[in-house]
Amino acid sequence: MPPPRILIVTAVTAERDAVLAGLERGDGADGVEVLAAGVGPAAAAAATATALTSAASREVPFCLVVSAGIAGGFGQPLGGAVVATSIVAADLGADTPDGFASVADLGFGNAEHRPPPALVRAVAQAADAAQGPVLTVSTVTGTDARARELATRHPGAVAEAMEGFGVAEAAAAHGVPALELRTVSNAVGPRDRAAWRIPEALAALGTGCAAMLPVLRAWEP
Ligand SMILES: O=C(O)c1cccc(C(=O)CC[C@H]2O[C@@H](n3cnc4c(=O)[nH]cnc43)[C@H](O)[C@@H]2O)c1
Repeated sequence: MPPPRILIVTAVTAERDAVLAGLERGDGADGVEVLAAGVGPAAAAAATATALTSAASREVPFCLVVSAGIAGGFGQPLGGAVVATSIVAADLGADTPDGFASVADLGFGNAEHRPPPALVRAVAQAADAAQGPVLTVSTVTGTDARARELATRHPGAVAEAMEGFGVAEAAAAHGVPALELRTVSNAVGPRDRAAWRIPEALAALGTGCAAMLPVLRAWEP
């Protein structure tokens, strides 16, 4: 039987190359496609949906989709890994005098996707990753006030990034489970681009994906 096919979606080519390099150092990338979809949830959703549709039409469907890349961490060490217990659309909704109302609060649909909990636990153990909600935002947080607002609204959040919810929406539309694995390049908070540790986070991303892959290959939904 051919190995289950897995789609890994990154935002930029540096992340894709880091994932591929990590997989090559590990068990190899057999049955895995790694895509650089662009930055933000819209680009991520469009590219993921296109890849899923194309694979299904060629009768080589994907059984699992992973949003992978670097991220801002909430209280996480730089270079550390996180796995999403929920993939949350953190700024999709409406501002109101009583605070933010999510699309779910507004009755317009889903504001989060929950990956299979047992798979999340197994991946977190294999990749030595923290677990918790990972927020998808369209604007990188740049102030303490915004960081506190997000952390208060999403207790236990471990990271914010810009693509997970788009990837998960596309996967859900195809009935395919989605995961999010991130490595921390910076702290969520006051903007300090000089403090971002992108090379370290990219190296950790490759290592994390290599550690995750055997778990995904062994997973039976
Ligand atoms: O420095 C900037 O002004 C800036 C504006 C938009 C995007 C960026 C990125 O470099 C983000 C690229 C990529 O990395 C993920 N990421 C990393 N850290 C964070 C964060 O603290 N908050 C949100 N996203 C983050 C994200 O998924 C992007 O794909 C820089």
